[in-house]
Amino acid sequence: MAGKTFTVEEVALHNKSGDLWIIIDSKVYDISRFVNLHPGGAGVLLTKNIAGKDATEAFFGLHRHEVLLKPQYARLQIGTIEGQQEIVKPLAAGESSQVPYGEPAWLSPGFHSPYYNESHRKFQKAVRKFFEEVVYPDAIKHEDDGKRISQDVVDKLCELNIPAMRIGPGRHLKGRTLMGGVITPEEFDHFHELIINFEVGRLGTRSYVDALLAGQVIGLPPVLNYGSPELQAQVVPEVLDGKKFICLAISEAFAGSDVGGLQTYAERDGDEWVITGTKKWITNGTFSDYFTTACRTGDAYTVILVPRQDAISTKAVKTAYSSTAGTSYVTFDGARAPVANTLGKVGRGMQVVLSNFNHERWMIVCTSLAAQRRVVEECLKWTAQRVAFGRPLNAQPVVRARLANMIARVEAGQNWLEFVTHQMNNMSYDEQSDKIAGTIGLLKQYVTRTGRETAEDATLLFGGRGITSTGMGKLIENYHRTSPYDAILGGSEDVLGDMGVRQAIKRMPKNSRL
Ligand code: HEM
Repeated sequence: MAGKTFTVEEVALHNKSGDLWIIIDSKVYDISRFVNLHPGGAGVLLTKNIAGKDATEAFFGLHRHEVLLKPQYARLQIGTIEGQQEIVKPLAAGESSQVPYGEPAWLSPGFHSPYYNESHRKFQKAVRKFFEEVVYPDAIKHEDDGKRISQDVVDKLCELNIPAMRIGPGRHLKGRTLMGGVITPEEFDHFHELIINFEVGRLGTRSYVDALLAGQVIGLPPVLNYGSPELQAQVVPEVLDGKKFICLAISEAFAGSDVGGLQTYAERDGDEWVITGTKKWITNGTFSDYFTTACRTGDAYTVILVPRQDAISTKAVKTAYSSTAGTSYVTFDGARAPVANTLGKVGRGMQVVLSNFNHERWMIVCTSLAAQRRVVEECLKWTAQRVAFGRPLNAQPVVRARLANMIARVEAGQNWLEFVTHQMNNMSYDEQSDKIAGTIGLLKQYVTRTGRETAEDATLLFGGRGITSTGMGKLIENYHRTSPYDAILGGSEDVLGDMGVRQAIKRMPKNSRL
C-alpha cells in the first residue's frame, strides 16, 4: 500500500470522522481508525487545517520523528504524494549527525583534528552502530522500568570487549579481540576509550549510563593495579567476561568527598579480614558480586576486595534517577575476606583510592560532555522546528543568545578534554597523577557546572516539554533532572575545583613576584 501515490486533492476528500487522511512529510496516513486512539485527542486531528491536509509543520511542532517510525504508527501510512520527496530522514545506524555542533568537530565533514586518526574513525562508526542497535533499546527500557542492564546486552558488550576497553589501555587487553577486530589492543589508546564513553553519554538515559557497568570501570582498576597475580587471575576474567559484577565501595553516610572520615572497619582474624560498617550511594551495588571496599584499619586505610556473602546486604537507595543504576546502601556485618584479597599494602589504602580518581573523573567528563552535546543538538533542532508567535523559536534573538552560550560551553569543554586526553596518552600514570590530577579536577568542575547551565537553558527553550519525561523534551527532562549526578559523583564540583587550585598554588615558583 505504501507504494501507492495520491494527489493533494485526493487526500483533501478524506477530511472527516470515519474517513480521515493526512499528509506528513510527503507521506499519506489513513488515521480514520487511529483518531480515537490518538494520545493527543481526536479533536485536534479533525480540525479543518489538519483533516485532509498537509500536517507536516503541526506534526513536527508536537512529536519526535521517531513516533512515525514505531511499527504501530508506521503502518498507518497508505502511500505518498505524487512528485513529492520525503525531507526528514532518520540517520542510518552508525551515521553521524549533520546538525552543526551536534557531534564533536572531528566527526564533522571537512574539519581537522591532531588527535584522531583513521583507526579512531573506523572504531567510532562501529561503536555508534552497536550502541544504537543493541544498547539504546535496553537503555530506554530500563531507564523506565528500573531493572538492571539485560544479561544478553552484557554478553554482547563483553563479546566485543567493550567493558575491558572502558578500563583504558593496558595489559588487560592483551589477547582480546576489540570491537570484532576493528582495532588491535596495541592500537587502543585513550581516544578510543573516549569514543566509547561518548557513545555511553549520548544515550541520554543518565541512570542507565551508570547501569552500564560503571561500577566495574571504577571497581576493577584497583584489582588490576594492586591485586596479587592469583587474585587477578581469578577475578579479572570473570568480571571482564560479564560473568560477575563488581563495584567500588568508598562513600558512606559518614563521608563522601571527605574520604578521610570513613567508618567501615576491617580487623584481622588469622588469614581473614572481618569487615563491619556501611557504604552509601554505591553504584551497581544491588547486583554486584564483588565490593572493592575502602576500610579503616587502625589509624590508616586499606582497600579490600570483599566477595558477596550472607553478611553483606545491599538495599536500593532511591535517588533522582531510576534504580537501573543499582545505587545501593551496603551493610557489612562481620563480612569476611581473605587477607590475600588486600589491594595494595595494608595501611596504604588512601593511595589506592586516590590513584583511581583521575580516571574516574576523566570518564565522567567524557560522558557528561557527550550528554551535554546531545542536549545542544536537541535544542538546535527544537528551536528550528517549533513555531511560536508565527516564527520558529530560533528567529528570536533571546533564543539564539542561549544557543550561543550552550555551543560555546560544550566546544570549550571538548577542546580542553581532548587536550587532557592527549596528555594521558603521552604521560605515565605517575606523571599524570603529578601533573594533571589538578587539571582533571578543574576540567570536571568546568564541565559539570556548564552542564547544569546548559540544562537550565535547554529547559527554558523546551518549556513544559523540558519537564515532561516522554515526547519531545524527554532528553532534556532526563538531563535537567540528572546533571547534578556528574557534579557529585567522583568528587564534588567545589572540592575538585579547590583541589585544582591548591595544586597550582603548590607549584608556584618560589621566586615568582609581580
Ligand atoms: C500519524 C499521525 C500521528 C501520530 C502517529 C501521532 C501520535 C502521537 C503520539 C504517540 C502522541 C504522544 C506524545 C508523543 O509520543 O510524542 C501524540 C501527542 C499529540 N499529538 Fe499526535 N500523532 C499524529 C498526528 C498528529 C497531528 C497531525 C497533530 C496536529 C494537531 C497531533 C497533535 C498532537 C498533540 C496536540 C499531542 C499532545 C502533545 C503533548 O502532550 O505535548 N498529532 N501524538
